[in-house]
Amino acid sequence: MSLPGRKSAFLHLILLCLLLVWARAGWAQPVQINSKSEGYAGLLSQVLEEQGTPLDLPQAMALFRQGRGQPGKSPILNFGIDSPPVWLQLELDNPADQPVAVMVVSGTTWIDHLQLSLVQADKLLGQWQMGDTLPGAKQLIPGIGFATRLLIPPGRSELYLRAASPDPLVLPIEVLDVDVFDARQHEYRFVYGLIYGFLLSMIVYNSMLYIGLRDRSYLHYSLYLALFGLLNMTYTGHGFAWFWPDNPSFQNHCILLMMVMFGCSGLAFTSSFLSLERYAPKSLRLLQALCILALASQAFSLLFNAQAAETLAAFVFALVASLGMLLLGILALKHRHVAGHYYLAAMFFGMLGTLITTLTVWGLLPFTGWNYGAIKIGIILQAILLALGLSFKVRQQQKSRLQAERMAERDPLTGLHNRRGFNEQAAAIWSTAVRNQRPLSLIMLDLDHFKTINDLHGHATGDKALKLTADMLAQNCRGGDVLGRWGGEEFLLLLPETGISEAQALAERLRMEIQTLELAESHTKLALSASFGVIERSSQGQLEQLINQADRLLYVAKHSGRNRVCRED
Ligand SMILES: Nc1nc2c(ncn2[C@@H]2O[C@H](COP(=O)(O)OP(=O)(O)OP(=O)(O)O)[C@@H](O)[C@H]2O)c(=O)[nH]1
Repeated sequence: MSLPGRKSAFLHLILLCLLLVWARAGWAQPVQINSKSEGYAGLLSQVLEEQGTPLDLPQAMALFRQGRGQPGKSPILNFGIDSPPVWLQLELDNPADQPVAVMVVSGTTWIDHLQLSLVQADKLLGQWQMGDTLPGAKQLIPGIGFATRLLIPPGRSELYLRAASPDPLVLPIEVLDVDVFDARQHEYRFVYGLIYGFLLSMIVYNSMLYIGLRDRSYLHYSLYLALFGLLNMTYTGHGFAWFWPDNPSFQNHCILLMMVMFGCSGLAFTSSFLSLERYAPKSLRLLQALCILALASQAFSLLFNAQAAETLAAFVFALVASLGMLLLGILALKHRHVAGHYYLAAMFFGMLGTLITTLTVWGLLPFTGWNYGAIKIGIILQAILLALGLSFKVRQQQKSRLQAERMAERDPLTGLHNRRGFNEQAAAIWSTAVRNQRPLSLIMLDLDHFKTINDLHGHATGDKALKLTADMLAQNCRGGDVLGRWGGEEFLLLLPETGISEAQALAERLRMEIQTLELAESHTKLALSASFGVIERSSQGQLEQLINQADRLLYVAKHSGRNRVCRED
């Protein structure tokens, strides 16, 4: 063969290959009807968009015959928000000599109008009307979509589907074996049972916590989960199929309304969890304005029957609300909010899930099971993290309350009990001693001429001397003794199981120790001394009286020359 001849043969070969590729793309394969029938059939479909005037079945069939249909571009076809009505054509091939029963899933639960027609040899074998504008929720399988049971005749036949909706037009068309469909329905029931059960238990748990703790975060969180449950029920079709099948106009709008309410409740929870009222009042006002705007736009679109605008507003708000929650989480972390890291991680998962599902339904991401279900996974992870975050917040609050209570009972300079703390501790010891008729003594001591210490060495040195004295007293106490700072330079020691002689001996020892105290860093000799009043509990009387008597004895010690112990004889 000459070179030009070879060249032309080669060109013919390439042309033939291109023709084959084109033919394969242009003529979709028929769906094989057998016991293994499953899988999304978008790629096997021919697609035709209505341009202006609506088409009836014969007109659409004629256009498909003229090759005006385009091959489907993805397994699940998604035409986005406010798409013109769409026709799909699907060829079926039943190799058996008997009709075979199949389930045809044609559209998601929110599609307004669906018309499915089965045709063989140009003869209409049956036609079914579905959609969420028709009462009765006919052929609606919650969680799956609109599904029709068909008897496919032997040989070649065609399915024609017309779908129209201003909502996201998602057509996960499938021709399924009846058993495969039943198994999937069981699986979906089980999964949704788990999801609703989980949500319900979290709602009840958080409501209980709100009743018990009166922290508004728990109430807002319960509301947020309840609205997520409701949103889920509306768009999966559970609500329409179970609760309001005869109210299609409500079904038609409630998904969008729930999306907005869910976003608002998320923002309300964010504001109470992060205490925006206190820390970021401007952000709070911005969120409130955003929620009012979103609700008003829903009401406005509803009033003027502008469903496409209603849909767009709801989707934009869902995105803005989830991004806003994430941003506030980052801000909270920056400002070291107690449970900010839990909140941020939770919001990240919730937002990511919401974002993926919103973009999927909108038509901007491929419609796969994982993408479509991302919101559920995100919200479940979010719920777990927020439950942890809320309990962490409560733990932190309890900790700071306990610390505040402890501070209220302690003297900040010496760390000893103050009057309140001393009285509280002493009351229990006192009543035990009274009940068991046990000895109990009290020592009251007061540093001598403390004013002179302050005047000579300064107030700061005076403080150090008080701390030094307190530490020395604490070191000389037994485990059950109660030690407190009663006033400026006055201390009290309550000694259970101690008679007057032992108490006096201890007071003497303490008196000697005080005289040896010196400031470690400067080795300043402070020339400290103290006077003591010591008394034992009598069979009558109260703790308060005992303290007054010790005070009186201390007064006697002061007036007898100071630096001495005076006891009741
Ligand atoms: N540095 C310091 N001084 C204190 C503190 N609390 C009380 N004081 C001082 O303790 C002194 C007590 O003075 P006075 O009540 O006149 O008694 P005193 O000088 O110790 O004399 P006598 O008790 O009569 O021996 C005052 O100068 C108070 O300012 C304190 O927390 N730190």
